[in-house]
Amino acid sequence: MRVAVLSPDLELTLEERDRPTPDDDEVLVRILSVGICGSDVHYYEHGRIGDYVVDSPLVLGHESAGEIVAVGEHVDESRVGERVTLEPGVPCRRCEHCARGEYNLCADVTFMATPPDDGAFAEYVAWPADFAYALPESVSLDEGALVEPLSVGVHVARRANVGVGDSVLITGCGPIGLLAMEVLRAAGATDIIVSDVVPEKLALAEERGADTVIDVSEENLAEAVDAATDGRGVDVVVEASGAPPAVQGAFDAVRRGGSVVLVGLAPDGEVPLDTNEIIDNELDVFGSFRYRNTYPAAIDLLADGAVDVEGIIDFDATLEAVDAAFQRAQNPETVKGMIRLGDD
Ligand SMILES: NC(=O)C1=CN([C@@H]2O[C@H](COP(=O)(O)OP(=O)(O)OC[C@H]3O[C@@H](n4cnc5c(N)ncnc54)[C@H](O)[C@@H]3O)[C@@H](O)[C@H]2O)C=CC1
Ligand SMILES: CC(=O)[C@H](N)C(=O)O
Repeated sequence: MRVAVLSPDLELTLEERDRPTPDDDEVLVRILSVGICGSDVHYYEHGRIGDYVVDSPLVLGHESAGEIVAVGEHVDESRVGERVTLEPGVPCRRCEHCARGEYNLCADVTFMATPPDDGAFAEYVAWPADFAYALPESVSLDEGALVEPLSVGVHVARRANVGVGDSVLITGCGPIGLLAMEVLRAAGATDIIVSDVVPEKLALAEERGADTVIDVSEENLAEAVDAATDGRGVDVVVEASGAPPAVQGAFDAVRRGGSVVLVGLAPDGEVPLDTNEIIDNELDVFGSFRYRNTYPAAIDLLADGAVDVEGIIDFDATLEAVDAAFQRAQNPETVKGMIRLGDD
């Protein structure tokens, strides 16, 4: 089979590898659609994210969907032919966090496209059967692949318990911010404010239903949120950029007693904060790390038409054109590129 491999000297090329054989509890999936995530692009450009270093060849890609073509001994044969999306992080299933159901916090997780674990820019992937979720006919394979970033939004909504009538600010209109917006609206948020520094992304957010857009390269975030909320601030801020000014600004934009959810990863992980402000205003601050138990809900949201994920796709490309696709994905105006390895 063909796979797209990133070498330690950051060349992204196609290679022939043996098709994997599924273990007893695994399914073999013919991969048909894979999203290019910001983390893939980061590895492609820099060869590392924090302590995760591409020091041996790595197959990128963790937003994937396809069709089951074979199953292991312990998996129901009737699953062959099923269209599935793959949850990319498989935990150890034994530690305290796994036992509590907080498996996204498992320290022993195997996460696709995170060194040393290979990802899904490959024609076939063998994956645990219970981390391969059936897609209804009405959900396309591109949508299936984007269940992954959509799940980040589902986890955010659950962390902050966003509910009917809440006002929210989302800082950052990349895939994570835009898909979180979908989920927050489905959860009942009614006043949605977004911020970014790229006008094209703000225009897309507005097209997708944001009530107020703030270009923070031109406007002051706190002042603009004050103007949009009559000085009250929003109930919930979802920080989805990782930009230090946005992280700091989140605490000025939230109402007293409101919540701030931190999703964006700051470049060096350190942002000075006024902790007295958090205490005085009795703010709830949540970290939100990937997701747990979100795939069924995210698939249902898609099947119900409650969220749109395809509208964030800017382009698609074949596996042969993967390097050009990664170059295009580096454009600040690009939101989401997809690699398609076959037809739905
Ligand atoms: N906590 C988690 O589980 C996860 C965290 N992430 C992180 O979430 C963040 C967002 O991910 P993506 O949407 O894929 O990234 P992205 O890079 O596509 O989007 C970030 C957006 O923030 C905008 N931005 C830059 N400076 C800003 C500012 N001062 N105010 C508002 N917006 C600003 C950028 O123009 C861009 O549109 C990244 O930091 C990523 O590493 C991504 C996936 C999972
Ligand atoms: C940070 C990412 O983009 C990725 N989805 C991950 O959870 O590692």
